[in-house]
Amino acid sequence: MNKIIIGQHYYLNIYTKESQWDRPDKPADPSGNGKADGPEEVQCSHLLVKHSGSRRPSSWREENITRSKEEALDLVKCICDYYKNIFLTAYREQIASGKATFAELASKYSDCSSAKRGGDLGPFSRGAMQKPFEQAAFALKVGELSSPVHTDSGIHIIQRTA
Ligand SMILES: Cn1nc(-c2ccccc2)cc1C(=O)N[C@H](Cc1nc2ccccc2[nH]1)C(=O)O
Repeated sequence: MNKIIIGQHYYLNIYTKESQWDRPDKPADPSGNGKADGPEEVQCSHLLVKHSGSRRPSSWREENITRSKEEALDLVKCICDYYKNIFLTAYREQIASGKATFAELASKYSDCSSAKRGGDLGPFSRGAMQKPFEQAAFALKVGELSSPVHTDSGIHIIQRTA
């Protein structure tokens, strides 16, 4: 916990709203880049596999989802390996063909209604999604794929697209 010293000046970065006792060694960046808490907004696609314990164990693919959480995790890992394998081995062809493999997999296998958009959730800020999903999404670099992420909806693979 920083000590408060009465009468001592501190320095406030008016762009990132961060304060510090030591005199800054360079001018503040007006764009606010380099914020301690990362980007304001990200865009992600995701592939969701629901299970019997999901918040809404039903989807466009299956009216009544009965697979167990363990079966859902196995499925997510299998799709993840399949995607990474295709992505790594056919990387050059994919770039050349512009084929969006993740979007194709999400549109086939995701239990989220965003499947009809290849899993694209659009841009979102913090506070919009369930916490485990938000934390994983904001920790990704653009283009990066998450490990399996568990939320009340089921198990997700997330790809940050912007
Ligand atoms: C958050 N969200 N966006 C869409 C969406 C976005 C674009 C186009 C169509 C649907 C669907 C949803 C949604 O909550 N879907 C739920 C499943 C789900 N739960 C989520 C939790 C976190 C992030 C995405 C998630 N998707 C459902 O279909 O049962």
